Amino acid sequence: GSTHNPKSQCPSSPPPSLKPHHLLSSFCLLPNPPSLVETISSSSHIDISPWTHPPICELTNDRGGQYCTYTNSHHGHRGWSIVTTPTRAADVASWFLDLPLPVNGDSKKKKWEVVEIPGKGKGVVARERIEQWEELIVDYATLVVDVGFTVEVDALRGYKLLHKAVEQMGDGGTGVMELGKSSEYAQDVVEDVLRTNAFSTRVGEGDFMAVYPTVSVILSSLNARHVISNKADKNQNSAYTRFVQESLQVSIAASKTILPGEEITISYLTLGKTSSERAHLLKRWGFTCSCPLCTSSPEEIAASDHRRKEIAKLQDHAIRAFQANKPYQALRLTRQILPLLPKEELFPLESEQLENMSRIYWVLNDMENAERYAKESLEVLARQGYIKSVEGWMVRRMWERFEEEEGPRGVRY
Ligand SMILES: C[S@@+](CC[C@H](N)C(=O)[O-])C[C@H]1O[C@@H](n2cnc3c(N)ncnc32)[C@H](O)[C@@H]1O
Repeated sequence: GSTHNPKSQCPSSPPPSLKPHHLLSSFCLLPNPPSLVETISSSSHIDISPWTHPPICELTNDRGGQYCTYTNSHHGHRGWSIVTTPTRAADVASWFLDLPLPVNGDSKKKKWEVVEIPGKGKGVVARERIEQWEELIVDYATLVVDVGFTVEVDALRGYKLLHKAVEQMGDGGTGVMELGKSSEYAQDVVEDVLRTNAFSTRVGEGDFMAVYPTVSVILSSLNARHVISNKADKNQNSAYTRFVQESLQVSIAASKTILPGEEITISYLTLGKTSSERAHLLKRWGFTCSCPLCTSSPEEIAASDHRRKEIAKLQDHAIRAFQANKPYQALRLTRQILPLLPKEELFPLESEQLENMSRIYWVLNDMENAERYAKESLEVLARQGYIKSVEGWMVRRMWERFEEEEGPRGVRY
């Protein structure tokens, strides 16, 4: 199965290896997450901490379960609310209690500002030079909604919970309500904000949509790639997102040097999509893409699409080969993926592929190569800022994870 407890993936979190992955990756803030203590699910005596408001609930359409709005109006810059099941809320609450509360305002001087950008609404622009891999924004989720809720609870009752979630925040909901709205599918204003601004992420065992108010102002350039030309730099998103699942925190880091006055952009879409997939997914935001990749020549677009399809195909085949106990074939396929990634600027996928190499060698009990690739993968993560430095225990943790997922090493072949 592909359900994964992110906590078991520490310390190198990007997507679970050799399994179909989601790009929105995470890393572990706490090497040893606190154990889960159910606080809310026992309905006889409801302890509402760490929430500042009693939960408000609605039954699911089949009447078999419920979803509730939980709010802590002090946490982060304007408080946050989560709409989920009582069990999942209890899970979140248990580790949430142990997290240091983010303080209002930033100690570091901001190197960016929010400005109005003609034709694009608000956007974020650099005020000072920002170095490659530098972290420039740290933001906390303010509205978190269980994906299950959107299908299991009737729309009208659902909107009630969403509106409560927003109104109960520290600022009365103004921060969330001021965010961009652009979805032609939304029936309700909070739904529109969600559709326009939310990231999908995993929290514990569940899939969620999460709104990060500062990150929400950043524009998209659809992870364009370098067109092989002198304009190369203009075609790259200047920044990327790093999720910290345990604290519902996200940080934005520079993927290249950003000069004063330059727009800061991130990809709104899972990386690696082809042009037609991007056009389809982009409908959610209701703007026409004018980024350099979208407006480059048909030949250039076709060449990029071809490479992206090739990457996806190789990944798929590598997974199948590995699962079919054909490790050498899986190695060969994975090796072919690596050089294609920089051409499409899919650098966040690099560490995953290196970890896959390590995993295959580990299963083959070739520990020299397993260790070499494990370290390379961690070095990439460190360079990209997902971890601070490469340490011995991280490699050992990787072996533990491989053993958990693949069984004891060296017995299969
Ligand atoms: C997450 S919000 C970004 C902030 C938004 N501009 C605002 O004023 O709140 C997404 C919306 O920004 C606009 N947007 C983002 N990237 C854009 C781009 N590359 N070109 C035009 N509009 C863009 C679209 O209206 C989109 O629905």
